[in-house]
Amino acid sequence: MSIARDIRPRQDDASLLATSPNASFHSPSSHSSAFNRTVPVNAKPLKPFATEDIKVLLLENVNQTGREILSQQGYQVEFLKSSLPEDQLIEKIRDVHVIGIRSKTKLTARVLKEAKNLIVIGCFCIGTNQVDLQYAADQGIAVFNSPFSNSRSVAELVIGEMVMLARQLGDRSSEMHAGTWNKVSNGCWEIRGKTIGIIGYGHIGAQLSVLAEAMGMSVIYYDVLNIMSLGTARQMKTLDDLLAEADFITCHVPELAETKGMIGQKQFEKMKKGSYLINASRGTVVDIPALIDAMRSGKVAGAALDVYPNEPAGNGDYFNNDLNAWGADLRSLKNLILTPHIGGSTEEAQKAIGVEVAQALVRYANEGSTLGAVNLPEVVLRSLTMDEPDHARVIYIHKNIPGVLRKVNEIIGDHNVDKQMTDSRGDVAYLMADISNVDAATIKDLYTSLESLPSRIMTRVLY
Ligand SMILES: NC(=O)C1=CN([C@@H]2O[C@H](COP(=O)(O)OP(=O)(O)OC[C@H]3O[C@@H](n4cnc5c(N)ncnc54)[C@H](O)[C@@H]3O)[C@@H](O)[C@H]2O)C=CC1
Ligand SMILES: O=C(O)CCC(=O)C(=O)O
Repeated sequence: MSIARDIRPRQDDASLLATSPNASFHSPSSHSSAFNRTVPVNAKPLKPFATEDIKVLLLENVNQTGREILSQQGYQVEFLKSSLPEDQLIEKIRDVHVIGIRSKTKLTARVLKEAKNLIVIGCFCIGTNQVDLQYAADQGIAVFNSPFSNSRSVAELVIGEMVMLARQLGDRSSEMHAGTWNKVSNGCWEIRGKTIGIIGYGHIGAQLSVLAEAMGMSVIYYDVLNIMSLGTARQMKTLDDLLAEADFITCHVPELAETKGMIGQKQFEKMKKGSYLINASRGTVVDIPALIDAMRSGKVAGAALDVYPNEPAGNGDYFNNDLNAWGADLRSLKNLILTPHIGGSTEEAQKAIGVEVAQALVRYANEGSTLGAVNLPEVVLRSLTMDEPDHARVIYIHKNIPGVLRKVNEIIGDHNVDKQMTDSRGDVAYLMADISNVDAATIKDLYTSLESLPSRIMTRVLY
């Protein structure tokens, strides 16, 4: 009995609808109870047939946990420590079925247009602003991330930074490194009894709220959504209300058109004199020249930045004016902590992200499950079992236009459709159907017929 499967057959290679490899299957264990409920003990391992044909490109030093999960599937995994410039990225992405990135690699429409074999993108981080999600969806390319594996790491960093800024620890440490003993208490504070203003009360903001309260701080927050307050935290009606009341202001919003330059000259004017600003969200959220002015004028007593409008692709002495025009001005400021986008860079977070995203990639490549996808509707079917050897799973990603299901059901309706699920998100719909009693010729027919429909975005048949 053959238990293996397919990948989306490459445009140029119909022979991929071939036989099974012998690679062993490593059943993904998901964090999601919804997914766990769908995996029976005798689940039939659906997987792309010829797993050794699946090419994976991992950039930006994705954690070893993730690399291992993908390699154990038998996939061909290429691993690079840094990101790639666009022209090199385009060369590499042409060939791969799966790509794993972190926050630096820009998967724009221009890059994705060249990715003819790509079925799925894994963002081994929280943010997905570096990917053109809509373009990817329009091409039938699923995108997964890790929505909260590094939230605690970021929240802890911010707590540490508030203490560092309030005590001017960065400056004292630099002075000591230069041989200067400078024992001062002027302008140094406890954080107990101070007010933290959290902008964006999502996974990180809420986690930070709990930690800050435990440190004896009052917590206020501003969010576009009406969100339940944790502990004694209070939601502010407007951003200005928050700015006027907070001693420490910290940003935890995603990169969006609405959050670009969200903290600029006008907002600095609204802040209390001697307040502190922390940004560990995205570099576009804070207008850095305006921050430089606010620090020079003494309005802002200290700041910590982890993210920047332009960040280099890899490690090295790149943080200069060529990268960001104000680099030298920024570096000259006192009581300013600069870190190289390390908010989520802890062993705990990176290991957890590696596992979570790699498992999502395997589940998608092998079983078609979109659970947790950020740009496609979530569709999951319970796994096929070993008692269902002659079944195939049809995945049809299509334009969300009237009449498609009728056409699809005309094709698959002659067969025994055991189960079927479909959902849409915007202009794109995702259909999965398990069909019993099919042979190789039928599978090929199904594939060819679905591919010929004008609504088609991508067809895959797993068996
Ligand atoms: N420095 C680092 O290494 C890391 C940075 N990040 C960044 O932090 C961001 C936030 O992460 P999470 O808390 O996990 O995201 P989240 O999605 O859980 O929360 C974001 C919150 O911001 C709110 N929001 C969106 N637009 C807003 C606006 N205009 N004004 C006020 N609130 C708004 C949302 O309603 C949501 O509650 C990520 O998008 C990512 O860019 C995340 C992890 C690590
Ligand atoms: O660790 C990284 O590379 C990126 C962290 C981050 O900014 C995120 O998770 O959104």
